[in-house]
Amino acid sequence: MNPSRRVVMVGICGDSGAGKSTYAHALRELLDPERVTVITLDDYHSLNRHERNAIGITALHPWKANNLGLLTEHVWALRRGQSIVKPTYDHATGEFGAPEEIVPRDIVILEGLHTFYLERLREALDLKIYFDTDIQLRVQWKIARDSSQRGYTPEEVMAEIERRRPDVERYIEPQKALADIVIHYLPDNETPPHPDYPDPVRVRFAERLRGSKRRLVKWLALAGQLGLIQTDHFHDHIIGEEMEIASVSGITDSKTLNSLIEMVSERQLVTERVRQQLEARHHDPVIVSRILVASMIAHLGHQSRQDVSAELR
Ligand SMILES: Nc1ncnc2c1ncn2[C@@H]1O[C@H](COP(=O)(O)OP(=O)(O)O)[C@@H](O)[C@H]1O
Ligand SMILES: O=C(COP(=O)(O)O)[C@H](O)[C@H](O)COP(=O)(O)O
Repeated sequence: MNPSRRVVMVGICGDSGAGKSTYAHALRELLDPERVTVITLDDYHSLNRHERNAIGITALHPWKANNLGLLTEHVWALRRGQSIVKPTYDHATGEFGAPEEIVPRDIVILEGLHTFYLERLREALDLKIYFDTDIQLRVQWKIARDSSQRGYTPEEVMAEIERRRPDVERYIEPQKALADIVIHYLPDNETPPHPDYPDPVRVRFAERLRGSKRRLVKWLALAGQLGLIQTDHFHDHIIGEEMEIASVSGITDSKTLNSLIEMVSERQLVTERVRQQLEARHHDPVIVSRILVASMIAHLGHQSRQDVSAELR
């Protein structure tokens, strides 16, 4: 491994249908697909769909249905810049596929149900994002996806959502308290639908106040005060801890988005893909959120390269 290189590890966590995988792949596109590896934790299930159903457990059970030990070993190997050979899980059939080799790139994004479940996993992550998507959207998105891509009927998906509810509360939602940033997608009933933007969504960011070097919400609040973006900003207690919150709604123009990018990152770190996106004049809150988070990750990568160079001097 090149000693001047340190892999940046980003964790995305949340319930099924929350939008984790879509977001992870969008970040990869924005940052540069050549530099980013996305790993889904679904590949670390220890039982296939038939086996889970036979013993009456859901995929949300951390130990009975998943191999978190192997996952942790692999995450640390990737962080050290080593290749791994990992299992694969095929949602179309509910069976395991052939193992695949993963060569770590500059950035690894892990997305799944148990991304923050173990301390040893969390310790490997440079940024932890939890998706707390509004239940209405989550159900709508999960039904559409699982009935078109995973071989379920809409009725089966509804029944599965009900069956999982206790496990979601027990195993998935507590991980929200361990995130650096919580992203909450909400239906936006105030923005009129547009042909390019048929289901307006508002994106609310909650950020932990404890010693964070990343001040995304502070900058959003400032941009809101300056009248640059449509946002509301407040403090709230989430799982007993004070968090700073800002939600982005409506349409943001490119000039404003450029200023926001410079607030969370640095001009020279803007990737070619982000530049291309900025050619569109108007951006919805989901795009704004992805571009800002991608810019933060680019900044983390830059910082970690500087830290490694300083250690080598
Ligand atoms: N921001 C979004 N706006 C509209 N639809 C979305 C959005 N994010 C995800 N989806 C839809 O929801 C479905 C579930 O999203 P996915 O990313 O697969 O969730 P998860 O990985 O959390 O289970 C996807 O098939 C996608 O079509
Ligand atoms: O909850 C999930 C996680 O996936 P995601 O977060 O991508 O929804 C799935 O139900 C399991 O992976 C099992 O898959 P299947 O039901 O296809 O056997």
